[in-house]
Amino acid sequence: MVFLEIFTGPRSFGTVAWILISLAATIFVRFWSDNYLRAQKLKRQRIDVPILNLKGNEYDAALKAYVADAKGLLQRGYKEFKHGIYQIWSLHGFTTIVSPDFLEELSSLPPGTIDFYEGTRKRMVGDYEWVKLGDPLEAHTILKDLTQNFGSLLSEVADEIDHALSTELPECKDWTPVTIQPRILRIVSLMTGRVFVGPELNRNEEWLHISSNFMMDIYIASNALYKYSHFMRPFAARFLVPEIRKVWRHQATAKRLLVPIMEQRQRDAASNPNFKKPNDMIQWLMDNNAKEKHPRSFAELAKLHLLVCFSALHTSTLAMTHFLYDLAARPEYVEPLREEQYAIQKACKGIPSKFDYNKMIRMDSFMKESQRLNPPSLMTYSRLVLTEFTLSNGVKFTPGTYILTPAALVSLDDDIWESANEFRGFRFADLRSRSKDDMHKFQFTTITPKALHFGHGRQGCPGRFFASYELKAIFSRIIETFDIKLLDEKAGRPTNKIFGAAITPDESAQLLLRRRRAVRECGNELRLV
Ligand code: HEM
Repeated sequence: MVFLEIFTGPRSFGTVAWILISLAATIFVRFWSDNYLRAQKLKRQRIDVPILNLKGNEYDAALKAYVADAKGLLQRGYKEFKHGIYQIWSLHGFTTIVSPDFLEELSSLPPGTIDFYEGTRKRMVGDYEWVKLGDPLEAHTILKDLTQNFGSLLSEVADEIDHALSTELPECKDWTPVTIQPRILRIVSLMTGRVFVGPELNRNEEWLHISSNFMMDIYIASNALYKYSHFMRPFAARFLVPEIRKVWRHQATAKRLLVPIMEQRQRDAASNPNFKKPNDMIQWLMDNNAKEKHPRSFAELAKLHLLVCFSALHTSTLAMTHFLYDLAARPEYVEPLREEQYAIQKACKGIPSKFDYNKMIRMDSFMKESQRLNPPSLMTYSRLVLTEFTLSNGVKFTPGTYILTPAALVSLDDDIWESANEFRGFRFADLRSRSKDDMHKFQFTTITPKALHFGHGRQGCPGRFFASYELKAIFSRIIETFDIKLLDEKAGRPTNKIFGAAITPDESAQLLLRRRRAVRECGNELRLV
C-alpha cells in the first residue's frame, strides 16, 4: 500500500524522481567501487619478484606494450631471467613467469596447492562463472577410456577420414587453391566426432556446428564480457553480451541432441541383457559418471561432452594446419614421409594399428618440429596458486598468484636446441636414433621442461596421445592422396598471427592441392596407378 501511495499520491512525481536518482546514485557508487576494488585486487602484489613492463603506476601503458608485442616482452624476460622468476602486467593483471627450471618442483607440490582449472577460469571466464570449464571427469575419461579404446576404433576412423577428404576438399584434379584451416576443422570434427558421438550423430550438421564453434565462441564471449565490470557481469552476461547467449544456445543444443541418446542407452542397458554398449565418448562419460559419488545429470554430461570438444578440436586443427603449411613450404620432406608411410602400410597390409603409428618416426618428428616452431601459445602451464608455498630459491608464492611458463621461448633457445630457429623436420627422429633411452625422450607426446606445448605435470594435456594418433592418421592420408605446394612460393610459408600470448596460423591462407592417382599394392610395392 505504501509503495502504491508513493506512485499515486500527490507528491508522486517528485518522490519517484527522488527514488530514481537515489537508485542511479547507488548503482553508480556500487559500479565505481566494484571497479575500483577489482582494479586494486588485480594490482595487489602477491609475490616479491621484479616486474618487467610496469613503470610506476602506468598500468595502461604496460598493458598496451603487452598486447602489442607479448613475444618481444617475453624474449626480454627470457634473456634477463632465463633461470629465474619475474612478473609482467598482462590482460589478467600481474602474471608470474616461472622458468621451466622450477616446473618439476612446482609439479610435485601436493594436489590443491596450484591448480590448472582455477588458472583457466581466471584467464578465460573471469570471476563470474558464466560457463563451467574444467571437470576432472573429462581428463580422466580422455586419459583412460579414449586413449585405451582408440586402437579398436581405427578402421572406423579411417573410413571417416576417407569420407571427410572426399566431401570436405574439392576434387583437385589439377592444382587447386584451398583455404586450409576451415577445411581441416571440418575434417578433424568429423573424424573426432566418429569417436566422440559415433556414426549416429557425427555427420549431423547441427552437432558439427556446435562442436566445432564452441571453443571460438567461448573466446569471443569471454573477451566481450571482460569489457564489463565485475559488478555488471551477471547482468551483462544475460542481457548485453549476445555472444554469451550463443554459447548457452550451443549447450542447449548439445543437451537436445545428446540427452535422448543417453536416456535410450540407459533404457536399453536396463531392459536388454544382451545390450552391447557403444564404444564412444558418450558411453565412457556415462559409465564413469555412474561410478561417481554424486553423478551428474545427463544434461550436465551433455555440457561436459561439449567441453571435451572444446579441448580437442581447435588444438588439433591448428596443429594440422601448421603441419601442412610447413610441408608446403618444404617440399623436400614429402617423399621421405611418403616412403615411411608406404613401408608401414605395406607391412601392416591394411589399416595401421596404434603400434604401426608409433613406428612413424619421421612423421612424429616432423609434427614435433612444426609444433616447436608454431606452438598454440607463447606460454603454457597456466596455474593459480591456492595455498602458500616457498620454492627452493626462496621465492614465496601466496594464494592468487597467477603462473605461466614461457614455453615458446624455451623452444627457440639455442642452448637447448641446435640452430633453434631453423626448421629441421627430422631433428627429433635423429635425436631418437641416438640410443634406446632417447627413443622415448623426443616423441611428439613427450612432455619435459624443454618441450612444454602440451603443458607439464599432473594436469598436462591428457588428450595428447589421441591427438598424436589422429593427426598421424589424417596427415598420412592427406600426403598419400594429395600433392601440396604453396600458392605463392615467393611469399613463403603463411605467416602466423599473435594476439596476446595466442599464436594461430593464418586462417585465410590457401595452399595448392592436387589429387594424386590411387595407390595400389603391386607385388611387393605400393604404386600409383
Ligand atoms: C595438438 C593438439 C593439442 C595441444 C597442443 C594441446 C595442448 C594442451 C595444453 C597446453 C594443455 C594445458 C596443460 C597444462 O597446463 O599442463 C592442455 C590441456 C588439456 N587438453 Fe590438450 N592439447 C591438444 C589436444 C587435445 C585433445 C585432442 C584433447 C581431447 C581429446 C585434449 C584435452 C585436454 C584437456 C581435457 C585438458 C585439460 C587437462 C585437465 O583437465 O587436467 N587436448 N592441452
